[in-house]
Amino acid sequence: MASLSSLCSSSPSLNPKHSICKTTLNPPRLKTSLAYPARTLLTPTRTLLTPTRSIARDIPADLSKTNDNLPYKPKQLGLEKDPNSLWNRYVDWLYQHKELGLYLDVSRIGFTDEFVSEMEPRFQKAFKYMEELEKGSIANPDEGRMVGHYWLRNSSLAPKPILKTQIDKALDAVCDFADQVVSGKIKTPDGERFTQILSVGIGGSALGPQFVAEALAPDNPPLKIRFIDNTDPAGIDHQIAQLGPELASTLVIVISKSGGTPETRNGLLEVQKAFREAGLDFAKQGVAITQENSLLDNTARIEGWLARFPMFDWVGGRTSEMSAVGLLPAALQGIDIREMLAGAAVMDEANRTTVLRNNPAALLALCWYWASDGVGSKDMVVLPYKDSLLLFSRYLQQLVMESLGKELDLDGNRVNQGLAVYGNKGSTDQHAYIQQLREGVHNFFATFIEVLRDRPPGHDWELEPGVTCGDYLFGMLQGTRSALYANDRESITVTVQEVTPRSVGALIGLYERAVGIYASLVNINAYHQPGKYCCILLPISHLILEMKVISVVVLAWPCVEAGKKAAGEVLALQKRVLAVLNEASCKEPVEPLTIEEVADRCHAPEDIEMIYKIIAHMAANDRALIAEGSCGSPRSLKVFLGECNVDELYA
Ligand SMILES: O=P(O)(O)OC[C@H]1O[C@H](O)[C@H](O)[C@@H](O)[C@@H]1O
Repeated sequence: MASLSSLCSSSPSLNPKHSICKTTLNPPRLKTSLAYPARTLLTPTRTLLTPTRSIARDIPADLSKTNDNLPYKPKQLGLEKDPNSLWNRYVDWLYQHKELGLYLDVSRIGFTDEFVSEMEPRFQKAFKYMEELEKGSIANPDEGRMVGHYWLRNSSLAPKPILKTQIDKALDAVCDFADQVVSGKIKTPDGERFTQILSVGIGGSALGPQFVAEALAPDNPPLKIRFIDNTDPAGIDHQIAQLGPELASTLVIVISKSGGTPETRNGLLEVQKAFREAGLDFAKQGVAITQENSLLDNTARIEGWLARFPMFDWVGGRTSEMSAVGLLPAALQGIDIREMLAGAAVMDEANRTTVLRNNPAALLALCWYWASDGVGSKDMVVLPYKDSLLLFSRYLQQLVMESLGKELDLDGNRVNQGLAVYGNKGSTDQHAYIQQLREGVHNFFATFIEVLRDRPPGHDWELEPGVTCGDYLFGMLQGTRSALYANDRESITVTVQEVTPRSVGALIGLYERAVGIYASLVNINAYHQPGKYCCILLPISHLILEMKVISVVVLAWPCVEAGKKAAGEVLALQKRVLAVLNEASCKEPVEPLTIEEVADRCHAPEDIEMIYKIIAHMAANDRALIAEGSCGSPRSLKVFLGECNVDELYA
């Protein structure tokens, strides 16, 4: 097993011998004589020769109001089908990053030269915007903060020396801690090695680590990772049960930028309970990654957890993979995190050019704009043809949709922007929804992620004469790309040589920048989260009791989106329902109440449906609540509590 110092080394791992040209220009792959793949592969070739067909691309009327200045896009457009012209387009537009071994093919997106010219001023504005962002502009005005995820992989870019010091210090601390855990210098309270990681976090505090673990963790990592990323009790129980006796050698990493996200707090409380029940001291196995002085940070400090790592306020959750959030779990799994950082840094550098054609992130943004009319009229289907990249689409879902899904543009116009992202992996998805992509409603464009290296060198074999398993995967990708295009479905192809820390870092860097540029093209802010702070008063007492924190910042509870606010309101209503039921159940004799009566006594007749649902949920979960009648006929129900809580009555 490699030591952590070597894991954190920065030597490039790409093999220059793995040339894309060899593979892509190798026509014999398609000349298979096998009936099954031959059918799949030959169909598109036939279809490619069909005459060009025009398809309507009407921009919805109501959107034209907010997009008066959209560059001209022909309403009637047929995608180029002539093989020679297509080949020329492919060669003309192919982007290659030699050092990263990364290619971007935008030839199957139908933008015209006129369109590109008209977009040019917008791109120059976007490049300027990104430059200012990297220099430390207040890119998130709602929170009055800078947006500095680019500095994480090149700390010398940080606009102030103190920031550079903080970044370098945090990275050293991550490497050092991971090194000590992996080498066994830091041990469990029983003096054993840590064998497992339980990561507790949600959203940006989970998706990056999940993606990277799936993509890069070795088959036998020094520590295996599992995730609690929800407040689903059964899901939490499952993770804890799977750990079994290994809970004693589990490092629990609690990740939350704000340090107050309810799902994460609940996960923590559940894990702490499991530790208590197993007679284990949680603090000696707990690690917090959060902003300084957050609720979580204070809890970890007061309780003396094993370690704490900073999250910087200028790093957003959805762009935090290259901070301690992503780096610590990765390093503990034996992933070379400095290589990840190097890959992202090299990609960032490539994305700084102001020449559109040479800027891969800008090319992606151009394609997104063209394909979705700059208004999100088409969804982005992400299809990595590599199992280990399965979670890339999920990761991108948050990065893209949280960044671009905005109601207002920068001038305050209501634009309801966004770009929907979904996808799993090829060729698996060909056996699920690709039927619709090819023939059904035309509401998407695709992004293929291709990995040239099928297996580590020396491990391949031919399962049929001249054909490997990886040739099939390759054929499925190319066949699907051609088949979609033949039906006027546009696609982008991103190609990497191998799935390595460097290429994964580069992919993350590529999409982070594409999102920033696209946001500028459509005049929205990718980095804020309007309505992030709203108040949830409900869990105060619970919080104080459970987290042993004396004063809490509950008035600034980050509710992040309306769903969380609504959840708080539901829980508050549940408390009122319980109080009303308790009062009725303490009477002699007990007074069963109809749902209407409960709603009236809660002074919330308008919430009667929610009250019914609260009661049905509690009844299904052994909550000392007795319901007579049938839940299927809500009006027939009469409810009371199995026991009277006198203390509660006079509280
Ligand atoms: O890291 P946390 O503060 O716990 O936030 C976790 C997640 O919460 C919300 O859902 C935000 O929309 C995400 O951007 C964030 O990543």
